[in-house]
Amino acid sequence: MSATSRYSFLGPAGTFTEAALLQILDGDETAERVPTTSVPSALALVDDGEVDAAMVPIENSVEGGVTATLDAVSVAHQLHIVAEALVPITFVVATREPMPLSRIATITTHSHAWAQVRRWADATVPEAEFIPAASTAAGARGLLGEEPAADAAICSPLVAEQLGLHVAAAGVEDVEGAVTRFVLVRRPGPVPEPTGADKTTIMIPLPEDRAGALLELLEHFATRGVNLCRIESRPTGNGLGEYFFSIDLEGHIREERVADALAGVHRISPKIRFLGSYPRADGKPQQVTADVGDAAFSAARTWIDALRRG
Ligand SMILES: O=C(O)C(=O)Cc1ccccc1
Repeated sequence: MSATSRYSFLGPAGTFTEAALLQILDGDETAERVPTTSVPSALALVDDGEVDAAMVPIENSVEGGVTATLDAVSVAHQLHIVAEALVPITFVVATREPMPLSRIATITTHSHAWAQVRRWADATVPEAEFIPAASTAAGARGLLGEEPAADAAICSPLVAEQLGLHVAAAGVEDVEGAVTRFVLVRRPGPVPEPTGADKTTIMIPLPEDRAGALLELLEHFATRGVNLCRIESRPTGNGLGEYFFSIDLEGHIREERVADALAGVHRISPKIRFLGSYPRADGKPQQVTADVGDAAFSAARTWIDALRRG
């Protein structure tokens, strides 16, 4: 990693977000982890220069985009993504003392976690009341102390173990194999070097009153062999009917086909925003055919330059 040394994340210790951060830090003992009580406060620390980067959840394989984060990173904060991490999500039901599931009247956890165990909860503890917590780890800690916030918490197996909680049920997630994608964001600066297995994230306001605008945008990517791996439309917040597209594509801004596609889109939507090029967490290398490789672009430019010189 770079010289970055302070990282904010949704805390306290033991959240899935911290697991994502530890993955990226890859054993770097010098890095300082700064827990916050919310995603907006983790991002604010980056804005203020208190930390070098923040780790935030961005996409869930079951529910799709974590829209609040997407909007915050791109609209409110103007940050760039420099890395991503994929964290497999599994939940346990933790209680302070062993107790039958039928006696659980209140359950606390983060809203994302609750959304991912609803079917289990409806089937097993249908009467239990959900008490929102700032994070899964904060919810688990809420069971301790003089006045426990709830009878049970939904959290990671690791947090339950670290806090010495009793595991009343394990593997309660509704969809087995769910993964959450997290991104590390920082103030705009040098773009990480291309690795051959990169992603680029952009936002494109859809040009208004232009028939076929979306098709036109997509054609810029298709004709340069640029594969899109996520596309979501989000309201701009400026009024009904105004949207931008949030897109992840395969490739790096330093690759000619990506730069050329983005330049093409810029001509029809000049407010396009670049949110970063960074290595893919799954390391899946790009499949680029020769006609859209850097060498083909360079040969084409040499040819044009020669023609212009006459
Ligand atoms: O609360 C946490 O542990 C988080 O990091 C947020 C979250 C919660 C559930 C799934 C993915 C991320």
